[in-house]
Amino acid sequence: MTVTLNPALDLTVQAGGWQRGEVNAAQGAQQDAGGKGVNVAAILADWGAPVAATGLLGRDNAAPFETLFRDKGVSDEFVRVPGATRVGLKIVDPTRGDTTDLNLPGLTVSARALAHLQATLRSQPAGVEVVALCGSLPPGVHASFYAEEVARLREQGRFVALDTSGEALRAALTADTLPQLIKPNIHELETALGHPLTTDAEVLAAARDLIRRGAELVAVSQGERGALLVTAREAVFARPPRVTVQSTVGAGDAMVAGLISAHLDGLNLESAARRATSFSAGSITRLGAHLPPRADLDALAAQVQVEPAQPLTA
Ligand SMILES: Nc1ncnc2c1ncn2[C@@H]1O[C@H](COP(=O)(O)OP(=O)(O)OP(=O)(O)O)[C@@H](O)[C@H]1O
Ligand SMILES: O=P(O)(O)OC[C@@]1(O)O[C@H](CO)[C@@H](O)[C@@H]1O
Repeated sequence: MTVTLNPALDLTVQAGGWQRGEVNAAQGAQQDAGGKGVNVAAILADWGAPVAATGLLGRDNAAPFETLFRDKGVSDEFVRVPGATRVGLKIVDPTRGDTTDLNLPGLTVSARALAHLQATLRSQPAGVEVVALCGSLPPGVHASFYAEEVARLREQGRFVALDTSGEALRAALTADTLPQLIKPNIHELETALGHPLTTDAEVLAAARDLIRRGAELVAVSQGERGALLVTAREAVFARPPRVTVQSTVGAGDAMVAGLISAHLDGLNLESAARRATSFSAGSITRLGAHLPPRADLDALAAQVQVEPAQPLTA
């Protein structure tokens, strides 16, 4: 089950060579139901994993989300709230090969809606093995929300994955009970720890510290460069193959989905790194959260370079 308190309708605008502060021509636009946990659920569903998605969804523009869930076979357990889910503006410049995100804060959450969501989370059947807590917290939700839910979910015996940022990440990383899987990008990790991570050795040390404190797998993604994956016994760096990028939005979500499916399949770290990186690289070749066909993913996975990150000293 994935949890998204702050979903977004992503409006991707293709604007080659666009300039800040100027009048720019755009070549095309596409709207996709998104938000981190929505994307993770969509990718897992494409892979064939049974998945439910919950969170808070604005009643006024729920239709594109409902269509996505229906099309992919994701079980829709979102709590409907008054108002419209935020729009996320993603400006893609194919000439520079970059993506610019403008993310709005989202709907202010009432105590009632939050209580409804927490009741949904608490009443999941035992068969829900993995719970992925994904994305920013909307206004009205305390930064300690994830930290508290992680402890409750782990007490229930769930495997908990966390992909968030800012104060919510800082609170979750300083709590007594850490999620089993943590996937920050390097900037999110630096901000949460409150200091820069300038060398690979520093990133590895930071990840190992989280492992020592109770995480089982820490994946620090670093965009085009790849990702460092660390467990108690191993650390590898996974470099993606070169692909034709449509939009990098959701690359991290695809990685989370890949790591979850690898966990469910009991893959070793190298195979998990290959699968997760193939999901990320494959998903950025299309707009929205979609996986390419299995044969393309297998080809991508075979091209991922996985190297030991450092000698296995603690
Ligand atoms: N340009 C790229 N080419 C190939 N692979 C990429 C590229 N950008 C990202 N990736 C892959 O996706 C993974 C996750 O990317 P990134 O670190 O940007 O995640 P993120 O910041 O969490 O993304 P988002 O928040 O948009 O989901 C990387 O580790 C890498 O394997
Ligand atoms: O505000 P958050 O939750 O940090 O990020 C939201 C968001 O950028 O994340 C997804 C990509 O990862 C997009 O679908 C969505 O717009």
